[in-house]
Amino acid sequence: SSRSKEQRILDFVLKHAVPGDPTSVLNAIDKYCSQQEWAMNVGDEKGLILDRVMQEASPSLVLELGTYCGYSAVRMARLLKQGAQILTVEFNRDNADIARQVLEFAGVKDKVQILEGSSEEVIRQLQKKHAVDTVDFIFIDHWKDRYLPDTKLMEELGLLRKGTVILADNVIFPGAPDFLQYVRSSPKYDCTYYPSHLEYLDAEDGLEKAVYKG
Ligand SMILES: Cc1cc(C(=O)N2CCN(C)CC2)sc1-c1cc(O)c2nc[nH]c(=O)c2c1
Ligand SMILES: [Mg+2]
Repeated sequence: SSRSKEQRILDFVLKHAVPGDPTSVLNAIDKYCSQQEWAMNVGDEKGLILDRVMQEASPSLVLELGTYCGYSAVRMARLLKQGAQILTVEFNRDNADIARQVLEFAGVKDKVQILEGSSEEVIRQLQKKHAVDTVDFIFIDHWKDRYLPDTKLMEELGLLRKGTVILADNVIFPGAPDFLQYVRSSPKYDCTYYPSHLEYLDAEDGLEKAVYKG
């Protein structure tokens, strides 16, 4: 059977990156997806913003919605302090399998747990099944129509604490206007917009940071 684009990205990483070197894995994926086949990784330009916002938050527990091939999970895991963990949610089984191999090759698999399933179902299970109390940092990068309902669900379940940082990709393109309107008008969040571009392209995009005020 023919190999998928995601399998071709993994093949390129295995061939051109250095085992145990997360930065070489990021560079390989960015090189392949900018020169050979576009793919929806957060990419190097928005990735730098993710790096800075995450380092400032210095989280012990990160929740990522939308793993895809594991690019942003590798990006965040390489910056985590000792003992910190990432839980990343992926709906697509094939993507989860690719991401598992990317994370293992990068040498960060012990810092990252991939949870397969819909974001709504996994979020509902975090406290009982995954022993989560509250989350320190959330990277939302899954599906534009789920940004707002999943954010409201995490509020309702008490997963956010004073200072929890939510960082959302693609708030301009493909766009999450209902999410933007909600967090920017809510007294419960302090919001900052980081303008950037769609990964590997010139189209405008950006990240929204929404800090929960408890
Ligand atoms: C799938 C897709 C297609 C886009 C696009 O307009 N183009 C790309 C292809 N080129 C060639 C034309 C222009 S943008 C985008 C996308 C980008 C993300 O970062 C995403 N992050 C999370 N979840 C998503 O569904 C997601 C989709
Ligand atoms: Mg994205």
